[in-house]
Amino acid sequence: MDFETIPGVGEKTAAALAELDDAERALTDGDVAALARAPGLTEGRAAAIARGAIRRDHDDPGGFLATDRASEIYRDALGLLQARTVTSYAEKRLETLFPTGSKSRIEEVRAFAGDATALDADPDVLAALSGVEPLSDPNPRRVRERCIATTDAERYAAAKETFPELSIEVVENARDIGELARSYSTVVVLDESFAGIDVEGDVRVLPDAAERTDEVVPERLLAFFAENREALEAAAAVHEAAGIDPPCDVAALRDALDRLDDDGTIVGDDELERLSNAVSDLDTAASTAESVANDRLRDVIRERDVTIEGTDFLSLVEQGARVDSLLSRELEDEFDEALSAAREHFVESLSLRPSEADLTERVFPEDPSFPLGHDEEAVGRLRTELKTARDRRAAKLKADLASDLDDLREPVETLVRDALELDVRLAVSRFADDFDCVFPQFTGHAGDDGPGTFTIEGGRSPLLDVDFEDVAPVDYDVSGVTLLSGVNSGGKTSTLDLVGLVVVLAHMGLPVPAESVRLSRFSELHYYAKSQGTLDAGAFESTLRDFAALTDGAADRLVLVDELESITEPGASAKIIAGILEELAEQGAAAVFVSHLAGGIREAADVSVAVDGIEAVGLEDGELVVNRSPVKDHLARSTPELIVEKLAGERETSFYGRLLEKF
Ligand SMILES: Nc1ncnc2c1ncn2[C@@H]1O[C@H](COP(=O)(O)OP(=O)(O)OP(=O)(O)O)[C@@H](O)[C@H]1O
Repeated sequence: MDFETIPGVGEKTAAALAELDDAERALTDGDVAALARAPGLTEGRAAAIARGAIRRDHDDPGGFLATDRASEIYRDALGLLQARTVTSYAEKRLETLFPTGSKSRIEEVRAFAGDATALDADPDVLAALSGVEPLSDPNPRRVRERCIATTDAERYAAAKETFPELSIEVVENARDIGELARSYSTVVVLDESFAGIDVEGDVRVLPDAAERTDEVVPERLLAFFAENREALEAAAAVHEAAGIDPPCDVAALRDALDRLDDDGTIVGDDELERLSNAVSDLDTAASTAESVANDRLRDVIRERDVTIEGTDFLSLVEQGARVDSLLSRELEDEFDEALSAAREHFVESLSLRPSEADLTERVFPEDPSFPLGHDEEAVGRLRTELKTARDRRAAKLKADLASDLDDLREPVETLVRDALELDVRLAVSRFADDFDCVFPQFTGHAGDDGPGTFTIEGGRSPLLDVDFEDVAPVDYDVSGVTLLSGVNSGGKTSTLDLVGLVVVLAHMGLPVPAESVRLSRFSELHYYAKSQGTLDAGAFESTLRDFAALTDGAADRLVLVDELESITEPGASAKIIAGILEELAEQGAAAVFVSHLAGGIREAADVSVAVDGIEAVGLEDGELVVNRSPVKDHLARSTPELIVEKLAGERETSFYGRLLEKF
């Protein structure tokens, strides 16, 4: 695949992606975790690349979120979904869902979300998910007991890359290899020419070592499983709790993991444990055995009366302190017993096998002496023998386990990926459940058969500053260009937010928080939030330029504008808004402009503009009681008008009646 055809991917990123084994699959699946394994890619960047690839595959030019406020609404929607994930993988993966005008992409996500909403979020599954994370490749760990040997400089360089865990040695002849075999437990020779080499030690000629990495460094595979143990166990638990068939034999996986320590070494093998303990306890065992014998001898000697003949005494005196001969003659049996006790203790404490025990005889020599001592050289020889046996045993066990795990290597990728993907789907399902969502119905491409439309029934925005249960359902439908009037705090901005949220979610392919929604497929959402106050001349000019750009766009856009009048004085605002609405109406775009000046704008416009209104149905304890659903073709009375009407009704003075007539 030519990665540079993905928007935003340059030569360097393409090269990083090419290093992945499964970049194509990862791009198709939006597998952010797999993409982030490429050198130098963060998860955020991986999500951006996945979005780029999706855009390319669906001919989506991008730019659906045409304004800051539109992007904010998307971020808020995404936040609601992300808040329902357990894993940080799912959080990032959700970022590959974005609003688009591409029909095929919307349908693709809808199919995915349709499956997702059929799922139930079981608490046991969510608990198990907390331990799942993307699998990671451990850093290479040095393996000291094995080396690679070659005569060839090129092979040397290639082996250095392929086997960072091992020492790579340059050799010239069989003698060099023989020398290496004395220092390493195993020597792997890369040159065919050494086939059949006869040197002492474990020397293997493997010209295709690069294709047999699991055999040459089983530690790599073992380290992978050891390092990912928690994620693997959790992913298996997720499958069990969710009742999903796992892609591998979970019992075999657990059994293999039980044989593995966290540092990638083998555990649970009695023989390996015996040999390892024997190597490390060797010196202590020799000293203790010595003490056992000497304590015995000391006791015996202390309690014994020894009669020395004159000649013996004379030779003792003449020859200095040589008492060995005396010892052997007078205490021969006792010495033999002490020696046997020392050897027995030594063999038993180290659990030595008969073949190994033979060497013990040399550790404690037969010649009588007091105190009895051990032969360091013999201990050294025994140590070498035990170490070799230990390393052989470990190597065999590692190779056996690696060969068992090799079959699981690919399936466990699927095991973990499926668990993580389940988290993504459960987040969508929980979102849909929590906000009583339905899938919207698209009526066609905006602008194809008249201006774009939307019809929302029972829409409830989860972005409001009140608890979701207290959100009043809103019905609203718009076709073409419309002004939305209404009392202060009636819910005009909230209605625009609801429309924005529904449109964004629908174009992401996701369910929307409403009883039913029908809408056109738009290609861009332009949502302008209310300005924070009157703009100075420069800011006003640049805002006007923004809106001027809107007037020569295509018909398939939805434009939402909140109280544009606040940017300048009311008289001028009404004229400007009327001018923009005329242009948008002429293009056939769909638009909702919230304004307190709806009446004035309608009068200033040369085309007929629909005006809807959020109406107060009365005043209760000084508070307006509002019908949150805009009334169609109805200019809502403003808050001041309602207050004046209330005062006029109380008839304290005729001033309010006269004032009311001015509205
Ligand atoms: N559908 C709804 N259900 C419950 N409460 C709502 C709903 N819509 C709006 N509100 C409440 O009314 C408050 C005011 O809403 P909003 O800011 O949308 O009104 P507005 O008409 O835009 O006001 P203004 O004219 O001052 O700009 C919200 O902060 C929210 O608390």
